[in-house]
Amino acid sequence: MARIGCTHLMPSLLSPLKHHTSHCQLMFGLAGVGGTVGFGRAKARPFSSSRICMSLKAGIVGLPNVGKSTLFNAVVENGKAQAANFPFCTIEPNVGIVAVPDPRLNVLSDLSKSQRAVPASIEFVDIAGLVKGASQGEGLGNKFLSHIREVDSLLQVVRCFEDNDVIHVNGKVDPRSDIDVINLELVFSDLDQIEKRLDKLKKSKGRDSQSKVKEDAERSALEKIKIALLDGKPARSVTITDFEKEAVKHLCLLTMKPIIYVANVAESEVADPGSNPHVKEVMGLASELQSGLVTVSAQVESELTELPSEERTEYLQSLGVSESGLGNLIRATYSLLGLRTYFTSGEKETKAWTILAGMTAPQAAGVIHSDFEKGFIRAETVAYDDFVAAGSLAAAREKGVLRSEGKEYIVQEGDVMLFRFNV
Ligand SMILES: Nc1ncnc2c1ncn2[C@@H]1O[C@H](COP(=O)(O)OP(=O)(O)OP(=O)(O)O)[C@@H](O)[C@H]1O
Ligand SMILES: [Mg+2]
Repeated sequence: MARIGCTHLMPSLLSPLKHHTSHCQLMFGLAGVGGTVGFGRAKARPFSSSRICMSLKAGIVGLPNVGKSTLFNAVVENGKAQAANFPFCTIEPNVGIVAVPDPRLNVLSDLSKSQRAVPASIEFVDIAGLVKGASQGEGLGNKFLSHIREVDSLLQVVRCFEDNDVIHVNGKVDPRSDIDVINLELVFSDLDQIEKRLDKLKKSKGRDSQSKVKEDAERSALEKIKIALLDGKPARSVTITDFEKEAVKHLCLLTMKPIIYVANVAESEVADPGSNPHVKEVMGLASELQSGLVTVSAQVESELTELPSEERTEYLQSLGVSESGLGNLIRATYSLLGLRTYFTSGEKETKAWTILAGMTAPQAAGVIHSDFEKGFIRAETVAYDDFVAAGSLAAAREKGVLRSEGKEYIVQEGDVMLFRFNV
């Protein structure tokens, strides 16, 4: 797809790249949940078909043979991506749905004596390895980049384990260089997109004054982003207005996507990853770039999934840790995607629903069913902590902590909700 015409930019990129990424808040609030059921005839449906689905994809990227598919198979239950010790093992992306672990779900489910508890989920995509020159067609090149364009956030697997038997495409384990290679290719690809788009905009006359205003905003944003990219900085580091952001959204710029670095360590380092100098280096880079960092051993995690549950604890203990690192990784990704959870909780089920930060009560109701949004009357809402302290919805109502919220209400993380609507 994207052909690259950025070779003239090379000299300015010879200096070491400075990475500046946007803030990726990795605070996984274990705060409140809410939950109740909707009244009416509409049946609940899984949110996979809802309009927010587009924002739920996290792409696993990195150099070839660094452990992407191994990690994917560990994260995705029944993941069947081929993982083997040779570069470019993965060509077509593997896609899998992953449940987001959330201890609040079971607390609510127990209180409500629910028959089942249904967690929120996100989608992981295991993408082919990227090498230097990919933006100009090296390796799987442009095809790989088009797969990245389709995801909403990136998990970059960075090899931190030493193992002479596992081929490293550049001959040695060097996280800084690996991170630079990937960033540079993404930067090149974005520059190519931007050049083409600016050319088009130059010729465009704008159909009416409204589209002219939009095109002007797009042009001004792209000019600013281009300057940052030429300096080796990602698009997400550039300050642009919300209107400009909206105007460039259609380009799906790769360096606009938030990123978490996943330091992949050896089995022997799981208990104390900080002692590995490569991990220290990635830690430094991640904090410099204000992006997330998760340390995990893809190998260990993938072996854990093969074991019966009683043997898992034993294996983890033998490594000197108490739990798998995947929960952290999944929650970090969820948070990075800007997602929030609200709950419904009743006898039939307690369920975690995924919404985007800032969604109103009717929009949140629409994630369950579009009828809930269309016929929205009000939402009875209680914060998770208040629900737990009261013990039930009825008790929360008696205590006066159950609020009746209208159409303008912005749903908060952990709200437990009961929607009233007309159909
Ligand atoms: N933490 C680790 N410690 C030791 N070996 C590992 C670790 N993680 C992955 N490996 C090994 O690295 C090799 C490559 O793994 P994998 O196929 O998952 O890489 P990949 O990034 O998906 O590669 P490709 O880009 O070619 O698809 C495998 O042999 C795997 O067992
Ligand atoms: Mg692979």
